[in-house]
Amino acid sequence: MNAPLLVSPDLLDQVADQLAENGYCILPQLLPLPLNHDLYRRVARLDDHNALTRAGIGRDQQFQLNTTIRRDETRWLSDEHPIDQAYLAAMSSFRLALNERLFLGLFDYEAHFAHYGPGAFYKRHVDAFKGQSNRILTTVLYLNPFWPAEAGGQLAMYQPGTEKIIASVEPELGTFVVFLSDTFPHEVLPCRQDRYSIAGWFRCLDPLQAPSI
Ligand SMILES: O=C(O)CCC(=O)C(=O)O
Ligand SMILES: [Fe+2]
Repeated sequence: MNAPLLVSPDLLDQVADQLAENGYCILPQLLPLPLNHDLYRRVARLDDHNALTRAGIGRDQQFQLNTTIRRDETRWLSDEHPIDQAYLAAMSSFRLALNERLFLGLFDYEAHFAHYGPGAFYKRHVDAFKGQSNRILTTVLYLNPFWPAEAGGQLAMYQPGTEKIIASVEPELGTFVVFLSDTFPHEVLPCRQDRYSIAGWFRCLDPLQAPSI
């Protein structure tokens, strides 16, 4: 069964064009508003129930906690939960739409809820190293219904290899960012209030086969 198409073909064309041209795309709104609200309530409840855990760096044996680099708490989305399922289904059709338009060979998607408490940040980093990771595209969906400018917590994206900030994104409910995981250094500036989001990665099967666009 095909997942419901929550994103219009026009918007998908726009995302594909911007990815092909710039390697990133920032949209004020991607998904229907009720789904954004459901996801916000879901992550806020997980946080209330202390169901998020301190994020580290690296996977499996290489995993380490390093609170000087990142201070967020995360939890993988679950195939079993209807709200998580709705988001994963939307990302699945988004993945297929991008494959059709850009021949990216994106194979699957992994995503976690993230909570940055007051004072939390994630220092400048890239999400993947060329040829070493199967993470091709990073996505972030922001889930904060109320985000005043003085709350900080922007996502700063850098021009590769420079200190130049090419985008500063307020983490407001519904805003969606997608970019090439191995290309753009980025950072989460310290925030002054609870900041919720879903960070996700579209992956290919074999990092050596990673496409370049
Ligand atoms: O929340 C954000 O704005 C970005 C998070 C991030 O860079 C990551 O989880 O790798
Ligand atoms: Fe990142």
